[in-house]
Amino acid sequence: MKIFNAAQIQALDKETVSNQYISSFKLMERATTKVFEKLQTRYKLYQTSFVIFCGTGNNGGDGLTLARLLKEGGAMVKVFLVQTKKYSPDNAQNQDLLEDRDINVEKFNTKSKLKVKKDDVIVDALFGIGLHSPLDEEWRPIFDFLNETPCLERVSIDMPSGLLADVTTPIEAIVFKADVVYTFQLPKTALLLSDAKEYVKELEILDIGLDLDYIESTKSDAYFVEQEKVRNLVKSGTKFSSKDDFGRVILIGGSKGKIGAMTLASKAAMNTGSGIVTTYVPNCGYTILQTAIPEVMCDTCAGEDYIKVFPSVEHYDAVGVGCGLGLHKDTATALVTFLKDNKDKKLVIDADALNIISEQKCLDKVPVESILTPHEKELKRLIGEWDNDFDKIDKVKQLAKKHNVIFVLKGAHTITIAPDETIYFNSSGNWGMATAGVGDTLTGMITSLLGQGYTSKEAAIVGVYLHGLAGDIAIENIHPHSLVASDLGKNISSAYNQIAL
Ligand SMILES: NC(=O)C1=CN([C@@H]2O[C@H](COP(=O)(O)OP(=O)(O)OC[C@H]3O[C@@H](n4cnc5c(N)ncnc54)[C@H](OP(=O)(O)O)[C@@H]3O)[C@@H](O)[C@H]2O)[C@@H](O)CC1
Ligand SMILES: Nc1ncnc2c1ncn2[C@@H]1O[C@H](COP(=O)(O)OP(=O)(O)O)[C@@H](O)[C@H]1O
Ligand SMILES: [K+]
Repeated sequence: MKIFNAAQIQALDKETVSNQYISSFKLMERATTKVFEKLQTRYKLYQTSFVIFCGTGNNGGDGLTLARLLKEGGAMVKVFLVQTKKYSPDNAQNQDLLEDRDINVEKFNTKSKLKVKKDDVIVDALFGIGLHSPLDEEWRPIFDFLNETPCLERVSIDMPSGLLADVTTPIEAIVFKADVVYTFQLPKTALLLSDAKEYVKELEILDIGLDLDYIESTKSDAYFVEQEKVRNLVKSGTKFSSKDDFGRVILIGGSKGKIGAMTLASKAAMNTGSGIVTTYVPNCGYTILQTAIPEVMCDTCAGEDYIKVFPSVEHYDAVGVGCGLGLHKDTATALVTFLKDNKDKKLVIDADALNIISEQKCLDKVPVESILTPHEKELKRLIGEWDNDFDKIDKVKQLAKKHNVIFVLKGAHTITIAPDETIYFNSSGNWGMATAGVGDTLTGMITSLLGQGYTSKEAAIVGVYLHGLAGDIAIENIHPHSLVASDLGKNISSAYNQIAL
């Protein structure tokens, strides 16, 4: 799914109205009906009261439409509407339709006293993608009230009001803090970034039937990766496949006390489909690995507790480096030599291998088309501080292009950034995955896919999605708090099955 900026979505809105021969009023009704249907399953309408805060534009129009639909659905509804001289036409028309419906509509301004009861659901329909700049300070008392007053839940239509869709919103800006955001048709970049974590606790994208031809023909360099995209990329075996067809990979890492990271990565590589997995660890890891995973071959180096020498990787289809590697200076020296000696080998680089590359300032030695998988702290060591998430993405885009490598920025919506400046936000995964070892599993999976012949970009996109999906399947039976990295490995098979459906 493409990600559009606000201007492109507004153009899409117009194209839809023109191509589908419907009025913008009808489109608003169609969009809001989708929100209504979601609320209908989230709450028992006849037992719930909604206080809907409506702005002056079409986001406010959605709120007014929703008020009507909720009332018809049996809910108690109260509307606060921003006082102005000029409302958008669809907003005005929906105000008219609320007359004689027994719905209390109260106009308010930024100085008004608002009222919400503790069991009300607050619906925020103040500003959507029409917001052109951060909200003025005069709005602060209203938003402080909306964000702090006790209530059942906070729901935003399209955008949490105050959040700009495709450029950064300053940290101190005034923004509604939604428990759930129902956004229309396509995700907006700001909704996917961790800078918005206070404003978007849950996100749902509602298909409102906007013009598919226009979406198809409009250029975008940002994508939201969903099952369909991954289904088209996943390779399958054939009747006569042999293990050589599924790649021979080697994972290099481990140090005393961190052999588990290599166990997780190697198991994940096997479960992702590699023909042959070799694990290269210091001596102390040998028995552990051979006992833990009979399917994996284990090779060791002269070092007892940490790696002193890297192996030859000439005969491998893909190489994963870094899980549990440690930061010993001999390991660091060996890694730098390894990078120099293997300029033509695409690598998957994670964890301490990334930290060593930061320390040694040798990003320029990383072979082209390698995949680097930093979490936030590893990325900071690599590129320094950034001002905000948009700035972070820009900086990483430039690095990806300069060094011709792929970055996988791990997080809630893991972001894959390719050297051609395309960006892929992942849609799968859950907070249960924020636990040690889950990143090692990802490294094993991406290395496996690279070894199976996927391009670096494909291996990153598919690996990240499959990994998140395995996590989503795991929490069908395990509470997110109890999810551990091994649970992911166990569910890679189910993730493949689900993608194939
Ligand atoms: N995409 C689709 O297909 C569909 C989209 N739909 C809905 O339309 C929404 C977009 O509607 P929209 O364009 O009318 O803009 P909206 O967000 O209501 O805000 C406009 C108002 O805010 C004001 N304003 C702006 N910035 C401000 C600021 N900093 N401080 C103060 N005021 C500011 C602005 O004032 P002005 O710019 O005129 O000065 C204007 O009055 C979209 O999010 C979705 O909910 C669905 O109905 C149907 C399908
Ligand atoms: N809130 C979240 N939602 C979805 N995925 C998450 C969330 N938090 C963490 N993850 C995923 O879990 C993994 C954690 O990796 P990492 O931080 O490297 O862990 P470790 O180094 O301990 O293995 C990443 O793939 C990340 O995207
Ligand atoms: K809103």
